[in-house]
Amino acid sequence: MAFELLTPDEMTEADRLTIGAGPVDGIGLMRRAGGAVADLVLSRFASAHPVHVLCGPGNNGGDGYVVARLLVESGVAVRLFATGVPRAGSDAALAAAECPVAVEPLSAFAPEPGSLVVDALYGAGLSKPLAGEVLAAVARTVEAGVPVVAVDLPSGVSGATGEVLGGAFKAAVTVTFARKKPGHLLFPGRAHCGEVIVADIGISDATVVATGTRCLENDPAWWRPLFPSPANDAHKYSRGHVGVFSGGVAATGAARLSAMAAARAGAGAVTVLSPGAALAANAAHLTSIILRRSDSLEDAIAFLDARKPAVLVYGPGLSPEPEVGRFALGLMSHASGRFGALVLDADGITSLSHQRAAFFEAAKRPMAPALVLTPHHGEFGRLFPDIAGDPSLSKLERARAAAAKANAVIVYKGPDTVIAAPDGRAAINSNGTPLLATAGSGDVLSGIVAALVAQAMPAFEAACAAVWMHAEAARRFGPGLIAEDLPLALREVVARLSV
Ligand SMILES: NC(=O)C1=CN([C@@H]2O[C@H](COP(=O)(O)OP(=O)(O)OC[C@H]3O[C@@H](n4cnc5c(N)ncnc54)[C@H](O)[C@@H]3O)[C@@H](O)[C@H]2O)[C@@H](O)CC1
Ligand SMILES: Nc1ncnc2c1ncn2[C@@H]1O[C@H](COP(=O)(O)OP(=O)(O)O)[C@@H](O)[C@H]1O
Ligand SMILES: [K+]
Repeated sequence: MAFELLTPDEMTEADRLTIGAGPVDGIGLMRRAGGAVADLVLSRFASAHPVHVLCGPGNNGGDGYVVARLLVESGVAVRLFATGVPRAGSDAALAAAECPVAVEPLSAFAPEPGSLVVDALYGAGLSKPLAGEVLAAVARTVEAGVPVVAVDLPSGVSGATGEVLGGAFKAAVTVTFARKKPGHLLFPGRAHCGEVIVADIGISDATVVATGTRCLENDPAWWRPLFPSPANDAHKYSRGHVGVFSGGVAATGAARLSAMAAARAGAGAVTVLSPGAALAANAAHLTSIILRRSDSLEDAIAFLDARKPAVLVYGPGLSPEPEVGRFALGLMSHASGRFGALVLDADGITSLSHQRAAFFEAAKRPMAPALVLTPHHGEFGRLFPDIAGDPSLSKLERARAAAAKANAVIVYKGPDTVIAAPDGRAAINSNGTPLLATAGSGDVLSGIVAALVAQAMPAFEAACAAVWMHAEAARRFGPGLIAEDLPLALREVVARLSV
């Protein structure tokens, strides 16, 4: 499986293990890395003239010296600009010694029309914000509008967090090695990477696993074997029954979006649980979705006992008031054992910020339902203010910390949605589209998650699948998308996953 993501520390470990196992040594890895970048330049930017290779003092710069040498050997006009000098005896020093191109100071670098910049200043070793002549080189490159090929990462982008430190190149293509890094997928770094190409430099799959990484790029390839398909003898309830709580009379649409998405994502039966005052509003809009009155926890428990839904969705269209959170706590304690999983979204999350300690305690009880929380940035900050307020944490680390704290699968939404499980597994989604930035699309996502869990897909994989399907549906529908379009657009996505 090639979907693991390696932090810079894990990549260093992979490097160490590979060199330790032999036969390839450090300079061997560097030659392969530089070779992959040179190949890319020759195949994609054959007419670039000249190529300006910018080299830093570490191994990223070492890769750059290899690129410069190989391009010259291929007859390309190359100029090389360096900041700092490779440490004596290092692989980078060896690569520099093998490079026949004269070294000019970075301060002399000025992009020319028709040229290409190869950015080999800093990669995994970025340790502080770009400044001085490096930042000036970034500015000159942007101003000239010349294309950039980044080696490993655009200099200035943190491979671990996706943060931009001081400033960063905007690459047309980034060539990285062995596996992508979180910083290629997390914003704002992702916006600086352009197309990301992963080059094989001889680090084996087993070595990647041995680094202990537990983070994957979200992709059907690894969760599809768990994607549900109905048994031939299925009946509607055995295919998975989802209950969705509706808001009051003026806020019923969100629950219906969630319910319709759950049905399209394969739940055999979906019930909307509506306050009496909103029954008529819901009834006017529901056909195949079952409608049931529910004004209290007792009503909800009576539904659970009578209809035995597998999963409940609680939050879309409710209100942020404390009593909404208390109801969720009631479901988790008084109704525990009566249903399998609870998907908390929107106000179901915000309302619990009034009783955080009780929620975290309830979530850890042995009989608690499996939990999936789908916060956007604002909701995340309300329920997990300490985690959200810790500037040292990346979005990936925040999602993981929240998952551990709430004993829940966390779907931390956004253009770079992170899915994290309480056991430390995590995934970063990469097929997102801004078409999803439309009111109600989050409600749809909660329904897809619920449907997949109701069909017995494990919660982490179900959340990953739902996030991917949601974006895929939006992409297939295209511009003009509103949330109402998403459930039907799921049909094709489900069909393709089901073959
Ligand atoms: N780990 C691996 O398996 C491989 C790594 N390779 C390359 O090695 C790179 C990592 O090399 P290093 O660990 O030497 O790290 P880098 O070359 O990214 O940077 C390290 C050097 O830059 C300095 N530095 C960092 N940020 C700075 C800033 N903002 N301003 C000024 N100086 C700064 C550091 O003090 C250090 O001297 C990777 O990105 C990749 O390009 C490749 O050669 C292939 C194999
Ligand atoms: N720019 C974007 N790129 C990709 N996905 C996005 C973007 N903006 C929003 N989304 C996705 O759209 C959905 C919006 O959910 P949410 O904020 O809860 O909206 P609502 O409350 O209106 O339903 C989430 O799944 C989020 O990940
Ligand atoms: K770089």
